[in-house]
Amino acid sequence: MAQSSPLILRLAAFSINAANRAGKIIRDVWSQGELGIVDKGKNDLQTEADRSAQRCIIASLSRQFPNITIIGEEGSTNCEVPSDWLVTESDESLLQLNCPKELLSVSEKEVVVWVDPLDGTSEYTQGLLEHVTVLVGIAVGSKAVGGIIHQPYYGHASGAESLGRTLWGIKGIGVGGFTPILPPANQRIIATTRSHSNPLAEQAIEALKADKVLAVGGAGHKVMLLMEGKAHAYVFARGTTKRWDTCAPEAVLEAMGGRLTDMRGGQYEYDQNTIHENTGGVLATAKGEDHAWYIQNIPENVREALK
Ligand SMILES: Nc1ncnc2c1ncn2[C@@H]1O[C@H](COP(=O)(O)O)[C@@H](O)[C@H]1OP(=O)(O)O
Ligand SMILES: [Mg+2]
Ligand SMILES: [Mg+2]
Ligand SMILES: [Mg+2]
Repeated sequence: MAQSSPLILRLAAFSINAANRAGKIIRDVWSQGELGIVDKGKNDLQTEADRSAQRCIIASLSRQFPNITIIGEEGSTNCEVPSDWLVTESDESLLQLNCPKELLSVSEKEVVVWVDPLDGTSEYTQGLLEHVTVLVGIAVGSKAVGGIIHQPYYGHASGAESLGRTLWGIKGIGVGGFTPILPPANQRIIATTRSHSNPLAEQAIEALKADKVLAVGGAGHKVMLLMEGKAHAYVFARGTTKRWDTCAPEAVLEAMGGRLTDMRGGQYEYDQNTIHENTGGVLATAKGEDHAWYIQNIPENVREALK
């Protein structure tokens, strides 16, 4: 790895390969057919794929970057992993990018990496494989600055021979791995949960009078819909996502001009001492300038409930 590249670029370049490796583990667990499902709470599933993908990512990242803080959804994990899960190479194409001045001299101690090894677990267990993503979010101080979103089953529905793709974004640099498309003007398409709704979350969606509501799984997947012009906003008026669900999606979306905040427009903090729950819900827009409209049109009782 080019040691001369700034840490943020080396970390993003390495995380792309780590997320790709985790995606292969997710496909392998699925095709072997033993999902090993555990319910961690209420409708809060974990499978062997979540556990193994997290071990792969954390073991690989912590060997390469021993002084960064890594927080993964599936708790502290045993870092002894099969040798073929250990990633050692990076996606070299990122190392040549121009790093913005404010990120040039970031040190490992300032970095927190938020890992969601498998986002969309509920959908994964039901075979809705295109809703699944692997999320690696990079925070400096309290800000989400970089994100990797790997979609292990991209191409599955169209019968593609080789599955998977990896999207990345770094604030101040831009995005890669896909072609950003703005959603159609004069329409309002809203993406929301398909497996974790409640009456308040439904009330928020109804109040926004969408032309179309897409109820799909995964925070990573919904933000991808915004980035590819398939939805204008992602609205989830419930405090049950966590920082690892939003760190990578926020960074990638904002690197291309979108926004992701709580339902009142407040930015989440991603430093190592922050709480994990996104208690204020999730509001993301493909065009950041639309954000204020959504905040204004979300009923006051919904915004109050999510303080
Ligand atoms: N009530 C909940 N319990 C557990 N996880 C949740 C809950 N609500 C949201 N999440 C997490 O946020 C993601 C986005 O929510 P949704 O898919 O409902 O829109 C889910 O895929 C899940 O992440 P994960 O699958 O990584 O556990
Ligand atoms: Mg989970
Ligand atoms: Mg998740
Ligand atoms: Mg997860």
